[in-house]
Parts: sequence; C-alpha cells; structure tokens
Amino acid sequence: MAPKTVLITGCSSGIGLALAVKMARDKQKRFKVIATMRNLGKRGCLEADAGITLNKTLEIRQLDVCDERSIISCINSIPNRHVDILINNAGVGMIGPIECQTIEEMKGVMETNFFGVVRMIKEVLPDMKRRRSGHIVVISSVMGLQGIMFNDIYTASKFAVEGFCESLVIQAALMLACVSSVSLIEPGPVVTEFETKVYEDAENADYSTTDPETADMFTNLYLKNSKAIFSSLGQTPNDIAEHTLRVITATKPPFRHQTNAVYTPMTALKHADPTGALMTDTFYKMVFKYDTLMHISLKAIRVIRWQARKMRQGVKMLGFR
Ligand SMILES: NC(=O)C1=CN([C@@H]2O[C@H](COP(=O)(O)OP(=O)(O)OC[C@H]3O[C@@H](n4cnc5c(N)ncnc54)[C@H](OP(=O)(O)O)[C@@H]3O)[C@@H](O)[C@H]2O)C=CC1
Ligand SMILES: CC1=C(/C=C/C(C)=C/C=C/C(C)=C/C=O)C(C)(C)CCC1
Repeated sequence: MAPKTVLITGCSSGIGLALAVKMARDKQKRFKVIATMRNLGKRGCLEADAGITLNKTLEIRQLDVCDERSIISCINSIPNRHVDILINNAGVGMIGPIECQTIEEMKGVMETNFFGVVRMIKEVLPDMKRRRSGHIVVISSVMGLQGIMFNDIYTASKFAVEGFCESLVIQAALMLACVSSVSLIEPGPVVTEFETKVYEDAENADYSTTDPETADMFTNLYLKNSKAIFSSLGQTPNDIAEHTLRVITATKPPFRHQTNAVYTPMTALKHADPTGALMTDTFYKMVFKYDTLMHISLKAIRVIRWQARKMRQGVKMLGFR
C-alpha cells in the first residue's frame, strides 16, 4: 500500500518533533511525513533525530499556523494537495493571574491554539471531502476537558478546540465516509519546552497589577504544585507520540483519547456530578486542605515510576524484551 501523507504542525521541539520522527521511522514505511515548523532556523534538532529518514520518509517545510499565506503555500507544495492525515500539534501555554496578562497576549494564545487549528482544518478539509477520506488529529489537552487554576486562557483555548472538533466530527463522519475521522489526543503534563517556557514567563512577569494574595497564591502555591505534578505525572514526548500513533493506526480511531491513566479520574469528576460541586470541592481541597497528602501521594507516584523505570532498564540489560 502507498504510504499515507501526514502533515504535522509545530515540529521544532517536543511532541511534534517526537511524533514526526516516530512516524518517519515506521518499520512498515506506512507514512510520508511533512514535518512543519514556523521558524526553519530551528530545524537542527529535528534533522538530527530524523537521521537517515531525512528527505526520504520525512521532509521539513515552513508553516506558521497564524499565517494563512504560509499554510496555503505549504499545502500547495504537496503533490495534488493530498494530505491523508493532518496532525494539529502547534501550541503555546500561558499561566498566571489574568490581571497580569494583556488582552493582546490572550488573543495570541487563541490565535495559535484555536484559530491555528481552524485555519489548518479549513485548508485541508475540502480536499479530504472531495476524496472522501482523511483523518484530522488534534493535540488537545486534559485542559480541554477541565479548567485548572491560573491556566484560564490556555484552558479556554483548548475548550474552544474541543467544542469545534466535537461539532465538526459528525459532518466529517458523513463526508469522509468514516465515523472516526477526527481524533482529539488529550495529554496531561508532558515534559517539553512548553513547561520551561511557561515557568520562564512566570519568572519574568510583573505581578504589581494583581493583589499580593493572588500573586502569592500563584507563585507559592500553584507553581509549587504544578512543578510537583509535572515531575510525578509528567509523560515524555515519545509517550505521547506512541499514543498518537496507536490512535492513527487503530481500525476505528476514537474521537477522544487521554494519554495519562493516572490523571483520568480528575477529568471524570465533572461527569460524575453535573452540578460541578464534586469537581470544585475536590480541587479546592487538594490545593488548600489536603496539600500535604497530595504531595505525599505525588512523591509515592514518583518513587514507583522511578522503580519501574529501573526495572525496565534491568530487564533490557539482561537481554529480555
Ligand atoms: N507539554 C505539555 O504539558 C502539554 C502540551 N500539550 C499540547 O501539545 C502541543 C505541543 O506542545 P509541546 O510539544 O509540549 O511544546 P513545545 O513548546 O515543545 O512545542 C510547541 C511547538 O509549537 C510550535 N508553535 C508555536 N506557535 C506556532 C505557530 N504559530 N505556528 C507553528 N508552530 C508554532 C513551536 O514552535 P517554536 O519553536 O517556533 O515556538 C513548537 O514547535 C501543544 O498544542 C500543547 O498545547 C497538551 C498537553 C500537555
Ligand atoms: C491536577 C491539579 C493541579 C495541577 C495540574 C496541572 C499543573 C496540570 C497540567 C496540565 C498541562 C500542562 C496540560 C497541558 O496542556 C493543581 C491545580 C496543582 C492542584 C489540583 C489538581
């Protein structure tokens, strides 16, 4: 069978880079990957990781999801504009009290995370409809399902993505002759530059525009908890690439797929109680009442994951699989 053309956005680092390389290195050679990034000056890491697949099963092209002209010129450069699988990965984070963020900065997050996805889908969907086939994948987030304090605008951008795709999936199912033509991947924390960038921004932010209590809650409570959550529950970009590949190659790809089983119970709270009380009470108590217990549990998870990693390394060294 001819390899499927896969276009991925945001491949200069993190999940996009890992996914592009994994698909390009596929043993069964099922994919031809168009790995895109907005700034080709950052292609070094991808080129290094792509190795011998570069310019064979992986090609690098410029694409900025905020720039329609760059999207059109990238899609037009593909023979017959034929994209079998579109993976919307490009995204930016934003944390902090909203009083410390300008409307322009907030619009920037929506422009990339939401309108970036809309622009990409608008450009490839008509061709997919004509061919009556295609798969649209979006790297959403657990924050597309649930709000997390001090992530107000980022969460709103991922909720927007989820609502957009949930609305689109039925039309796509009909037109692309397949009920599983749209898939949302919903990772919890993943250790990438995303985390480094938001902490860096938080360090350089001006908190004089909010009250001292809010500033203290953000810097001494949220940031501390968030760092603990990333180090205990954080997945690797490669983990997310593996999950995404499994979704893409499934006989009937799911519409939603969460990648972190430890995180899933937290996203289930709002469905267990439609009033929202269970979710808000649990989060409130986790942060303000049982924080010591939360940190002990997170530490236990960290130790268990460390032991599991060591055991896997040991098994590998002994030559078992
Ligand atoms: N890390 C995490 O904890 C989680 C991340 N996600 C989502 O995963 C996706 C990938 O993030 P991740 O790999 O973690 O973070 P990275 O910061 O490592 O990667 C983000 C990528 O998006 C690119 N990007 C940003 N803006 C644009 C744009 N306008 N046009 C094209 N590319 C752009 C970046 O390019 P450049 O280098 O030029 O900035 C970079 O290649 C995002 O959608 C994010 O929301 C979801 C759940 C958890
Ligand atoms: C669960 C949880 C917390 C933080 C979760 C975080 C920090 C999740 C990060 C997810 C990311 C980064 C998704 C990206 O798309 C708090 C508020 C500390 C305490 C209450 C429970």
